[in-house]
Amino acid sequence: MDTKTQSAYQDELQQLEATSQEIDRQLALLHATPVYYGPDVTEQALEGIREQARHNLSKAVEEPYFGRMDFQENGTEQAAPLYIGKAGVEDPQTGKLLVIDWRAPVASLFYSFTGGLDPASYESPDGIIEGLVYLKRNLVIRKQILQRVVDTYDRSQDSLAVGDEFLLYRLGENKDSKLRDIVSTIQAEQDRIIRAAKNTALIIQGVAGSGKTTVALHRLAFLLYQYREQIRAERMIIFAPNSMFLDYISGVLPELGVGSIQQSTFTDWVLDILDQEVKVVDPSLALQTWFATSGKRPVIDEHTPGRYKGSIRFQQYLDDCLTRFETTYVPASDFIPWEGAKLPIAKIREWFFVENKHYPLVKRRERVVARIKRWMDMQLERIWETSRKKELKKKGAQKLRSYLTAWPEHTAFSLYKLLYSETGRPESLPIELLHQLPETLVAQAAKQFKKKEVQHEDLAPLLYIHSRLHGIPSDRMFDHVVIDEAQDFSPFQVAVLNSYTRNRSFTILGDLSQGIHAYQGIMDWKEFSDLFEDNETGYFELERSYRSTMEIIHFANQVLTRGVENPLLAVPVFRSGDKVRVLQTKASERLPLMVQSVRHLQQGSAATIAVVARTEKQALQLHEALTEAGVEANLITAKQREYRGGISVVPIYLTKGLEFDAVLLMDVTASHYEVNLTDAKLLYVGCTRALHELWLLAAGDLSPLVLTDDSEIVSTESPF
Ligand SMILES: Nc1ncnc2c1ncn2[C@@H]1O[C@H](COP(=O)(O)OP(=O)(O)OP(=O)(O)O)[C@@H](O)[C@H]1O
Repeated sequence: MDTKTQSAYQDELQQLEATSQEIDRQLALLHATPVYYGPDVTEQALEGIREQARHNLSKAVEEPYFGRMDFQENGTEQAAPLYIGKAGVEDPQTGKLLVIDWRAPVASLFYSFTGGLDPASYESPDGIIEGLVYLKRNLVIRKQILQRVVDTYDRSQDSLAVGDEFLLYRLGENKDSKLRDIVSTIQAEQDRIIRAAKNTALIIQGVAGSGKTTVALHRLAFLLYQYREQIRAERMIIFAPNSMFLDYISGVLPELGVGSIQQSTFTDWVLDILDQEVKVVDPSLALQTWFATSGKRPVIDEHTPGRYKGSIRFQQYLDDCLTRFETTYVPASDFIPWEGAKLPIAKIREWFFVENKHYPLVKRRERVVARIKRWMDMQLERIWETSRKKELKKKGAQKLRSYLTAWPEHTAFSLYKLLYSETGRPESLPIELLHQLPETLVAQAAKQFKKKEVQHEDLAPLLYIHSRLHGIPSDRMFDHVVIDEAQDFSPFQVAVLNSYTRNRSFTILGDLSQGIHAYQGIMDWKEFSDLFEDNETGYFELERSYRSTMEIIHFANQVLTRGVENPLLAVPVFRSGDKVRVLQTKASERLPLMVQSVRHLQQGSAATIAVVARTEKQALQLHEALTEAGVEANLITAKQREYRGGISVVPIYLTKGLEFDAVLLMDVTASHYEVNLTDAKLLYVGCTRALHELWLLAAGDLSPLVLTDDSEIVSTESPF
C-alpha cells in the first residue's frame, strides 16, 4: 500500500468507527424503547417509524455505506464528503446525514458522474444543484470491518475519468445461487433507467448480461423511496418467466430493504384472478414441441397459436364478439310472473342498457335481476289475500327461474368456449364469426376446452373477457408493473396488463436477440410501444454486458452474427478471462468427457456450473450419467420451482435469465445447432450464461455457428 492509500485507509477507519458508534447508540436507544401494542393511532404510527428505523439500522450497522463522494456545491466554501449506503442514517442532534440513502437525489451524482473537471449536477426537489466533484471512492465493509478502499476518481490525479477497477473487482467474483444487488457499482446508463419517472411505460432493450433484471429490481426500490406517498409495495409486481427464476431473484429486494412486492408468473397471476377455473396444459409439452431440433419444429407464422392469440387483432376480434354478445344478452320477451302481471321487455332493456350501462356485464345482470325481484314484491304487495299471495309468490319465483335460463350467467371460460363452439351460439354471434378463426385453433380448442384445459396463449384472452364481465376492482390495480424477459410476452398480454395498471407505470425489459420463444413473443419493441401514446413511453438501450468475460462475449456475438441479420451485439466491459474452450470427441467419449470436464471445472474456482443440453430428454440422460459417475447435480426441468446453485443440468431453453460461473454446452454439433435464427439465438443464450468459463463439447461435426479460427478467444486444446 502506498502512503496515500494508507492514509486514505486510516481516514476511512476513523470515519467508520465514528459512524458505527453512532448507529450502535441509536439502535440501543430504539431497543430500549418498549414496543407499542396499544390502540392509539398516533402511537401506532410512531411505532411503525421506529420499527422501520430498527430494521434499517440493524442492516446499516454491518455495512453502513459503500461509497464516498466529495462534492462542493456552488456557493459553499469547501467540498463535503457524502457517504452513500443502502439506508440513510441521520444524526438526530444536528439533523446532518451521516449516511445518504443511495436512492436520494444527491446520491445520483455518485452514479452519473463519469469524470472530468467540468461541474457536475443533480436534480433535487428544489431544482438543479451544481458543483464540483473532488473524489469518488468505493469502500468494501463487511461486518463492520473495512476491507477495501478504491478511489475511482480523484480530481488531483492525472487520470480524470472514473475508473472501472472497482467494477471489475466485483464482476470477477464468483456467484452463489441467487442474484445480488449492485448498489455500489450501478453504472450511469443503468442509473438513468432506475431513476426514470414513474408514469411512463419504459421499454428497455438490453443485451445479455447488461443488468436488466437487476436494474428492474433496483428501480422498484427507487420508486418506493421516491414516491412513498403515492405507491405501495404490495401494489407493485414483477412478472418473470417461471417460478425458478423468481426464486433466483428473490434475494435482491429484501437486500435493498424492500419486501412485500408481488412476484409472479403471468400464468399464476391470471389463474388466481380466474379463481383457478381452468388448468394450463403442462408447459413442458409446448417447450418440447417448439425446441425440438430443427426439422422437427413447426413453422412459425401469423397463424401460430401464440402469435395469433397474442395479437391485438385477436383482442379486437374478442372485443367485437363481446359487444355483439351484449346486445342480445337480455332475454327477448316480457316477464310475466303470473296472469295479470307483466314487466315489459322494454323496461328490462332500459334497466339493463340505460340505467346500469356503466356497470360490467355480470354486475349489470345482477342488478337487473334484483330489480325484477323488487318489482315482483311490489306487485305482490297489492294482493291482500294471504294464501293467494303465497301461491303467486311461489309461481313468480318459478317463472323467474325459467326466465333466467334464457339469460345464463357466464364466466370468462364459458363465454370463451362459446366463441369456439359450433352449437349453442346466441344469434348475436353468427357462425361466420367462428369461421374467421384459423381452423387449427378451433380444432385444438374443441379438444382441450372439454377438459377445462387451456394453453398459455389463452390466458390473456380469458383475462380480457373476465375484466369485461366483472370489471377490475381497485384492489387489483397495480401502482407499477415490471415485465422481465418481455420479448416473450405478446402485445395482447401487455394490453390487458395495462388495464390493471395505474398511469401505464411499466418497466418492460428484454432482449430481442434472446427471443427464443418466437412462437408467442414479439419481433420488434414497436409491437409494445404502439400500445401507448408517444408521450407515454420511453425507450432505453443497454449495450454493455457485465456478466461475462470479453472472450465469452466476443464468441457469443460471433454465434449470433452467423444466424441473425443485423443483430444487437453486446459490448463487454474490459474483463479478460480464459479462452472459450471447444472440445471435439468421438460419440463413445461424449459422456466420459463431460464428467471429466465438470470435475475439472469444479476443482477450479467455479462455484456454480451448468451442463447445458439441447433438449429435455438429453438433459435427463446427462444428469443420469453424472449421477452414475458420483457427481451430484440438480436436474432443472420446466416444472422446477427452486434454483439451488451448485451443478445444474438444464435444457438450453431453460437457462434464460440465469447465470453460472462456468457453462459446459453439450452437443454443439451441426445437427443440434443449425444456421438459422432460432438455433443461433438459443446458442447465444446458452453462451451468455457464463460469467468466467465457457466450454463447448461436440461428438461429431461442430455446428457452423461456432466454427472459428480466432485463436485470441478460442482454444481447441484439451486441458487433460
Ligand atoms: N453495474 C453493475 N455492477 C456489478 N454487476 C453488475 C452490474 N450490472 C450488472 N451486473 C451483473 O451482471 C450480471 C447480469 O445481470 P442481469 O442478470 O441483471 O442481466 P440481464 O440483462 O437481465 O441478463 P440476461 O438478459 O442475459 O438474463 C449479474 O451478475 C449482475 O449482478
